[in-house]
Amino acid sequence: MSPTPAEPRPTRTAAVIPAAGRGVRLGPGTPKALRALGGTPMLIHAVRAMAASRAVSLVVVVAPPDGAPEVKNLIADHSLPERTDYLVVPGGATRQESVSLGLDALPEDVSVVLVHDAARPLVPVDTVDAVVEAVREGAVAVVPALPLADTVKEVEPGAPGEPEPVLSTPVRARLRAVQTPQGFDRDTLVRAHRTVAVDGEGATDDAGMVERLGAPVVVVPGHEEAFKVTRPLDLVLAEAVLARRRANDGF
Ligand SMILES: Nc1ccn([C@@H]2O[C@H](COP(=O)(O)OP(=O)(O)OP(=O)(O)O)[C@@H](O)[C@H]2O)c(=O)n1
Ligand SMILES: C[C@](O)(CO)[C@H](O)COP(=O)(O)O
Repeated sequence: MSPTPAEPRPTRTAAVIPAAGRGVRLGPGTPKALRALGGTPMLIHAVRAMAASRAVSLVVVVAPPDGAPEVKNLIADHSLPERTDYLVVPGGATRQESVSLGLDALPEDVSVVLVHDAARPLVPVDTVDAVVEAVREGAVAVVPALPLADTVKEVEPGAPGEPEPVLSTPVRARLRAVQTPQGFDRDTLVRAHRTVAVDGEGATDDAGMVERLGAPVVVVPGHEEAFKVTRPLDLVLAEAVLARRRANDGF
């Protein structure tokens, strides 16, 4: 008797959007994800960027700890693709904690997870799709990234404003600036979040936690417009990119 064929693995893809940060480097005001970009909260741009991918059927937004009701209202008040489900959960004190809380909210049938910063509101859909495709083709962790324009020095950090001794100059051709969405096999990412102890500055991205598990991480091409809105000048650039897109789209 021939063996019963294995059930195909469910391949539902979800995006977790950590949006619980304060945005200290952007300056005082509303939590960064809720600040306006082209008149619309940055978070809504990020949600739309994920939902623009036909591969993504669920978006989990990790809201500022006391901001979940406000974020739910924002999602209800903005037009978003109806084929996608939206969930909102409260976040934590660190990005890592917020991502873990988002992962806890995923339904069982999700096997591929994207983690995307709300602070990268303008990532193009082609970049999102390229990440999903690489995971679906078998990579357990995929990061979009770009080569660097600047030379990078490793230094011995000193007091602010004081000269810092240079320790080394890494070969620039081997360096990449990493963006989001980062894509993962769900089980691998959950294992990384449950088991990897992170001290000091911690893992500054999710792929770094998967690397600490010893699992392979691969890079696919990122996009200049997937930059992170971190400091005030980034917001000026984001407004300009959005205005150009709107002019090109004729509205
Ligand atoms: N406790 C936290 C801290 C950060 N983030 C999210 O992680 C993403 C990347 O973080 P970053 O750009 O550093 O945002 P902030 O932490 O808000 O910025 P800052 O460090 O300037 O306060 C952002 O979408 C941010 O909302 C989060 O969900 N929970
Ligand atoms: C995840 C990330 O966007 C990849 O570049 C980045 O590491 C987030 O760092 P931040 O310290 O939260 O800005």
